[in-house]
Formats: sequence, structure tokens, C-alpha cells
Amino acid sequence: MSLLELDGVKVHFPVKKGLFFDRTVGHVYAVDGVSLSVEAGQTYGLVGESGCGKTTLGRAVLRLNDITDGAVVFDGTDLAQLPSEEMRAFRRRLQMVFQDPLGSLNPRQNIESILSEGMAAHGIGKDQAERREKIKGILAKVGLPSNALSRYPHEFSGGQRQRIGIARALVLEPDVIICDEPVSALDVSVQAQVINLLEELQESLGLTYLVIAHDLAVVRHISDVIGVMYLGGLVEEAPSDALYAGPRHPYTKALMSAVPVPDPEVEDRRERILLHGDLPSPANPPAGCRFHTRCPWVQETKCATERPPLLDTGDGHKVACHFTAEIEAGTVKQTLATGIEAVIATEAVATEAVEVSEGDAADAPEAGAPAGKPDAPAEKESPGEEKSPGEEKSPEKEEPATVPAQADAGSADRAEDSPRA
Ligand SMILES: Nc1ncnc2c1ncn2[C@@H]1O[C@H](COP(=O)(O)OP(=O)(O)OP(=O)(O)O)[C@@H](O)[C@H]1O
Repeated sequence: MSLLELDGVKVHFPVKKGLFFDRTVGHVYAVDGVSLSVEAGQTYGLVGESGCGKTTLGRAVLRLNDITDGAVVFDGTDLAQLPSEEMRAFRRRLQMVFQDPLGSLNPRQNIESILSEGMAAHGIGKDQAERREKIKGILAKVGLPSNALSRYPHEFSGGQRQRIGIARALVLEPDVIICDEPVSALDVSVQAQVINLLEELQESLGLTYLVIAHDLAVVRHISDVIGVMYLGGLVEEAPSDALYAGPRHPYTKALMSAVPVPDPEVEDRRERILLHGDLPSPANPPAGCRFHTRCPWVQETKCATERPPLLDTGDGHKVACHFTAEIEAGTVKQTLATGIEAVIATEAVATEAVEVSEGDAADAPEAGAPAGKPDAPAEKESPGEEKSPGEEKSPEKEEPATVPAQADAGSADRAEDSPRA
């Protein structure tokens, strides 16, 4: 049995109206029947465009959102059925790392206080002195100096704050960490460092991860298995390499076709798959296949009426599409246009720029390397690259020099990983 198994999980938020918001007039079908398994010690990457339900699903695993239906079985116990007082014990074993490190750290608490709060609540360490010693060990593991203990979140760079967020999860000795967009608020070079850190910690501590991201490049490197989510449901799931080598679902094909070819010397002959329109509202999802309104291969039969289940294709992929085999064989007509230019209305247009070289997980991409080149020589990660508290740091150091213009619609909003002290 897998360490974490989701079976038909649904999270529907009621839409309330009326003077006292006491009338339910509909539902937001944020997560609508997701089943997946995460093996112990492995990483499951969950990707999909903004609003498809990734965060809601991650929060549902921790019961931070009510589960409308389905089971979340962790280590043999269905968390969805647990009374809240019994859920407490499991909360320690399932931790979450959030996208916005600053927003998730109380600015009025110093790092020791932030990190020891959860430990005290879960009875870890017999007194504060013992907790402090443990925290020092964890800070070293995440690449922060022990003098960070008495400092405050604003004194750290973005990458360091994310290390603090990771440390806060680690002090509780979890089995599973749900990383929700763990690097999307960081510059590209810092992203690689944090991903490397997560991998090192996984190896040394035997952690299991569910990594949620809109950026295909982030999940590619770190994940054993990737699930692609669209409008509340999984449309494809496959081992990471297999998914990148041959996506089967039209939506995954579209996402992949928008990923820039990493080597600028290589002519890109791939056909770009054009997706029309935006993600439909999860409050009013289309009938049948949720993707049919934007699918280039939409057929008159079935697509608009029957929701396809996620089925094993026999070669490691699971795909939710009525016509996977026919699309593969080229025997169904493409009904909507495709073109040279990808206009996928999604942030999931990814770059390979955060990819780090195989074999040395501590490497980070070299600034100034050709855009998105996966084999670009990498510079060694060192926690010292990020500013230590009180130290000056050159902001240029973490400029995302390798990001192609279209790489990530979210990049413009990223908090600069610059000193704030
Ligand atoms: N508490 C809530 N009440 C009502 N609707 C909600 C609530 N939380 C999320 N939603 C809606 O559920 C849908 C899925 O949201 P969710 O945040 O899970 O998506 P996401 O894929 O994680 O997107 P993003 O990457 O932008 O966070 C969205 O339409 C969102 O507006």
C-alpha cells in the first residue's frame, strides 16, 4: 500500500447568497474526483494552470479544507473520516510548505519562536533548551547559520525564508511534506537551490513529497510521478520521464508543445498546439470531458456528454480521454486549429532554466547560460550564496539571466530575492 492514497477526492465549495449568506445557490467544483497514490520516499508532482484546484487538493489532504467526498488514506488511516481531535496527531506527520515564505511567517516572531511553536504544541522536546538544540541542527540541515535563531523573517532573503519554511516543517519530523508552489516566488537561480535542498533532504530523511506547481520545469526534475490537473480532475499521470518523452492527453500535449526547446542550436520543428479560450469556471464546468471546450481533437460523439475516467494505457500512462489511442494513431480528425504560435492561456508555459545537471543535485544553473539549456554547466550551491543575516549581498547575483521571455507568466510578480535588512 502507498503511504498516501487519494480515492475519488472531491472538494466543493458552496456559493452562498442572500442577506446573511444563508442561501446556497451553487458550488465551486474545485476538486472533483481525484485519485492518486504517493509512494513512501517518492515525489508526486502535481501540475496545472492557475485555478485548476491544486492548492485545494493539497489543503484537503491536511484537512485544511473540508472534503466533500472520497478518501485520503495516509499510512492506512482515512483522514477524511477522522474526528478533528484525532487528526491532530496526523498533522505533525503531514506538513505543508507554502508558496509565499514571508506571508506564512509571523513577522513579529523570531525564528526560534516560529520554529519552536509547533514543536511545543506537538510535545517535541522536553524544554525550550532541548528544542533550541534540535532547531540548530535543522537550521544547519537547511543551510542557515545558527545565529538565525534570534532574527526575524524580514531580515532574510526570499530563498532563505523558504529555507525557514522548510525548517518549520522539518522540526516536526514529518513523513510527508506538501510543497505548494515552493519556489514560484523565487528567482530562477534560487529556485534551483531550493529544489536541490528539497532533494537532499528527501534523500537524507526519507521524506515523501507532494509538490504542487504550475511550472513544468520545477516538477520535472524533482518528481518520480507527475499528475496533470485540469479543472478539478487529473487528465494524465505518468512517470516523469515518460510524461516528458510522450505526453498522451491533448492538454498535456499542449502544455509540452509550449515548452521552449532547450538548445537554441536545435531547430524546433514541433507543432504548437493552440488552446482556445480560458479555463472554464469551476463553478460551471462543462459537461462531459472537462477539457472538450478547448480540445483541438474534440469529437462530436461522447466528448461533450461523457466524462472520461483516468485509465491505464498499458505503458505507464494513465489518461482521461475518450480518443487517446486514435489521437496517437492519427485516426481522428483535428477539429480545432493548431498553429505555430502557442497561445495557451496558462502560466504552465515552462522553462527548463531551473533544471539542474543530473548527478550533482547541489548544482544550480549558471547565470548567463543559454536560455533554458538543461545541460548548462552549473555553479555549486552554497548557502552562503544567499545573504546571511546581516551580510550584504549583490542583487545581481540572483538575476534570472536564463529565463526566456515567455518562460513563466508569474515571473514578473516574483518577489525579488534581495536583502531586506
Ligand atoms: N474557500 C473557497 N471558496 C470558494 N472557492 C474557492 C475557495 N478556495 C478556492 N476556491 C476556488 O477553487 C478553484 C481552485 O482554486 P485553487 O487555489 O485550488 O487552484 P490552484 O490550481 O491552486 O490555483 P493557483 O495556482 O492560482 O493557486 C478556484 O476557482 C478558486 O477560486
